[in-house]
Amino acid sequence: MRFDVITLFPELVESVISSGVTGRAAERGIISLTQWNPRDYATDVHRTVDDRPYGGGPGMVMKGDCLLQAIRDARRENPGKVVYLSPQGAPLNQALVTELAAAQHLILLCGRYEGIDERVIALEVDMECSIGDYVLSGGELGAMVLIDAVTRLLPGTLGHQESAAQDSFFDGLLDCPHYTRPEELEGMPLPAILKSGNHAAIARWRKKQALGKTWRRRPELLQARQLTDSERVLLNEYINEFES
Ligand SMILES: CN(C)c1ccccc1CNc1ccc(C(N)=O)cn1
Repeated sequence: MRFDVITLFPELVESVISSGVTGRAAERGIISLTQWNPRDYATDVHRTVDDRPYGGGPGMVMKGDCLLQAIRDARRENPGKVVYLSPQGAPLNQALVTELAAAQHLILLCGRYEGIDERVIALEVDMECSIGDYVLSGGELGAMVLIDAVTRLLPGTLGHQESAAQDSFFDGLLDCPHYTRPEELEGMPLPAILKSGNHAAIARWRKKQALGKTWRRRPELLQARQLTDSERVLLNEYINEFES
């Protein structure tokens, strides 16, 4: 997948492919990252990319002219959707990440200051996404989150083990607890089931823990995800133990 990012801080976004799983995916050619800096399109001597808001008010707004030129240059090489990272966007959840991973190309638009001229959104933005209900200094961190989450779903990014772990994790539930050596850590024991070697019982225990944790911490996720009969049995077992 080709990512084109429109940003005033390309060095910030670059770091998402400089290490780890996403860095490896870039080395393997599974993803590519091209950056377009609106400041390169500014023609005045001060290379201005922002200006005061019409109607008054604090802060500055990113000017539309440089942004539009950068987006259109990116579109020439990347026919993908233009995704604008903003607090006003659709929540970026695993479902949306999965949908975005099906695209071959994405153009990510990162705002700074108080945002961008609304007419850029009307003219060139296909989708607005938010990584959460909080205000950041720019859209770059959102772009990096999106690149990471989408890249993990692309074939070849995760090895077999890692992708199996990824699959077991989400599927709409919170993760089960994880343990590794030493068996006893600062007097804290290991749940005995995990040393039983009974893989069916271990899988059942893990699913029960995932269901129980989701029930305790994020009950709304359980509403969204219909439980199978066997999951319902497990959750009821957990609740009975939890409340006993
Ligand atoms: C400066 N602001 C507030 C702004 C306003 C409008 C657009 C972009 C920005 C850049 N900041 C962002 C971007 C995304 C998110 C998010 N939740 O995905 C949070 N903040």
